[in-house]
Amino acid sequence: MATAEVPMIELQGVTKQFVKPSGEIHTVLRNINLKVGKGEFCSIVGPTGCGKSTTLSLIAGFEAPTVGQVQIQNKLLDGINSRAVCVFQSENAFPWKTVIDNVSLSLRLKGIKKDKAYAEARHWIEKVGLKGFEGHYPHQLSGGMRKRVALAQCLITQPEILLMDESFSALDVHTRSLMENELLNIWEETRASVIFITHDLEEAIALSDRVIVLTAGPGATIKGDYPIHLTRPRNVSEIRFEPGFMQLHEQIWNDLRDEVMTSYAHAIRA
Ligand SMILES: Nc1ncnc2c1ncn2[C@@H]1O[C@H](COP(=O)(O)OP(=O)(O)OP(=O)(O)O)[C@@H](O)[C@H]1O
Repeated sequence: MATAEVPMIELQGVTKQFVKPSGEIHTVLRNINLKVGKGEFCSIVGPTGCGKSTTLSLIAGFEAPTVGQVQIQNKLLDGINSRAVCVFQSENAFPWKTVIDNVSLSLRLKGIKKDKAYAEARHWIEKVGLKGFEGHYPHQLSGGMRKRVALAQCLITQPEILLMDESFSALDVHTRSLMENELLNIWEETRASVIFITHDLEEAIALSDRVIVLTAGPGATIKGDYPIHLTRPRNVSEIRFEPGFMQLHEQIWNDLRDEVMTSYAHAIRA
């Protein structure tokens, strides 16, 4: 992000500790300093268990830092972040409600009249490629379609911050690349700030403006912060064949591989 700009999200000296059932203190993140700009697409990668989801929970306000603070546009985050929504790996549609009722639910809960909420829901259902499925129930949809419902449920709230935790990892490879392209199209229009957690470095590079590499825990820190200057708009299936893509992949993987090996060594010692 440009230095003069007010960051949408800022982690200032954030350390996060949990108390284990044994009473021992487990430091997950140590002294994380991170700024994410308005409309920036930022991915976080790192070895399993290093603290990626914890970082997302801190930005969502589900957890508070043990040391340091999270700021949203220069304001201290204290409690749930009302400017953010989370898209998790699991789906959050109610099985007894149709697609349109699930997607319009958050507006209905805010007291918006059914006609207006339905009109808005139809707009987002079409945007995520589900036009014609408004009256279907979740069990009548494929996994990829349910993921689209989850995305529409989040987007209808027009969040300024979209927090995505391995959101596409359960999808087959074709559906996944369709969803990635649709996410990029929607992001180009809405310009939300996105924090995208993934285990897949190729996915991180294909989607993002920046890729952050976390070290192996405990006490994970930021090891690398890589700007991704690939052209936009992007097609995720094609961008992977650009020479710049391969160079970035090699560079970031060099950093990430060492951390994955460290994490693996910890795991087999434990
Ligand atoms: N509420 C909690 N209480 C205690 N420990 C926790 C809690 N949440 C997370 N942890 C621990 O913090 C560490 C980091 O977990 P986290 O889920 O953030 O990692 P991750 O990088 O997202 O993992 P993965 O890649 O496997 O999804 C783990 O050791 C986990 O057990």
